[in-house]
Amino acid sequence: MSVWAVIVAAGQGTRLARAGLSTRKQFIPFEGAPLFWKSARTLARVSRVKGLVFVLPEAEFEEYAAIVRDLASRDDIVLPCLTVPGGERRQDSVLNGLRAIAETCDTVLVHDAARPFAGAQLANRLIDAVEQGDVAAIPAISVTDTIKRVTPEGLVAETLHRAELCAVQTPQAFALPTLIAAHEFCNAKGLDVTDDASMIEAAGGAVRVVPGEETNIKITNPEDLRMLTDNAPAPLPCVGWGYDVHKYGLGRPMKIGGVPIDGGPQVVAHSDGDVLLHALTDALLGCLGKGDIGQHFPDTDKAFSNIESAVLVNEVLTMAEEAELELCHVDLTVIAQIPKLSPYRERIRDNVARLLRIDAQRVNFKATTEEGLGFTGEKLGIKAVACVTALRHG
Ligand SMILES: Nc1ccn([C@@H]2O[C@H](COP(=O)(O)OP(=O)(O)OP(=O)(O)O)[C@@H](O)[C@H]2O)c(=O)n1
Ligand SMILES: C[C@](O)(CO)[C@H](O)COP(=O)(O)O
Repeated sequence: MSVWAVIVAAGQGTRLARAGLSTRKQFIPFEGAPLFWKSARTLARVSRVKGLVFVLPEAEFEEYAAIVRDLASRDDIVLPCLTVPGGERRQDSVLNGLRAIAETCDTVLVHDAARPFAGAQLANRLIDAVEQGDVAAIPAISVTDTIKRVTPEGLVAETLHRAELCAVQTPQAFALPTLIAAHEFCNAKGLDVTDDASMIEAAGGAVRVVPGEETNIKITNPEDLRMLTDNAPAPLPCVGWGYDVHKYGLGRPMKIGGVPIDGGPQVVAHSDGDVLLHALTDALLGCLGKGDIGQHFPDTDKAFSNIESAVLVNEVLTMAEEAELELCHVDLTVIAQIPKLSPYRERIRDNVARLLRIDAQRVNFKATTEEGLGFTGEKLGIKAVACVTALRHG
């Protein structure tokens, strides 16, 4: 069995356009990409899906095809991704997608780009049904309203028997040759349908129904847009840890957290030697997953000779902003036998908070000795550790 998925994204979104939305709904930004891409990410995770076809608006086809190529490479999607132009009606768009893979596979999932929340498990249930011999399988959920057939004059013609009714969704899975034949049959008869299973029904085939997902709504009307914000992913909590050491010796006047320490020993350094801001910079880079201070600001580069460490912190903060990292809390410790840092505690905390542009309540500063042990105990140098907690929104 070889399965591909066709994602139809060539609609006009007229119902939302009427309500004032200027972007077609399938291209609204969502989780850092156009909305249709959410379905691509989900279907690419289904191991039995071997390729994706995107059906895109004909008028701007080249532009959207380039976007698909770009997103696929950015997300490292290794599946083949084909792009084809859509047609006038949904069924025309689907058929264009099916024809593009007619020679490539035997089973297809047809999915609306306007249903971004369909899950990978649902796709698997549908593929299972076709694997077990059904020519068509669709997801459905029970209807909770009473459904009536109404005449053009606005009178009830009939109340339908609710226990027999269900609302159907996509993806819908099919034996590909059967679906193409059903499309051709319906087109020859001039039938307009709203889903692909209807084609199989019209051509006399059986359609298996599997449980759908309540959350798998189709973004259709303005109220549905709220689902996009309600379903925004929770930010990712992360922790970064940093550590730095400087030797005492002829070099730079001591600064801790950007605060000059009067009468403190000088430190040997390429930069200004602010051990605390270096540990902090490494902790920020840790949250970002972007290596360490030496990679970004090498001590062999003249540009960083005697550079103020606050500048380095600021550069990493810019990277943090780009990655939508929200700082939560910073815990800092300096380990040194000399100098005594308690008189500077508040100034250091306040200056670090200022540099990080966060409230001073979210910064904690501590200083300790190592009881005369080791290189700090022997007053040969100083070390600092920093722990940053943050939320990644990007
Ligand atoms: N000619 C068309 C019409 C629809 N679709 C796609 O089919 C799915 C379901 O259609 P619908 O929700 O009706 O989207 P639109 O047709 O864009 O919406 P509207 O009816 O409000 O214009 C959507 O992903 C839509 O992009 C398509 O590819 N080609
Ligand atoms: C295919 C579908 O999503 C199943 O519910 C639906 O029929 C699409 O209908 P639309 O008129 O294109 O919105």
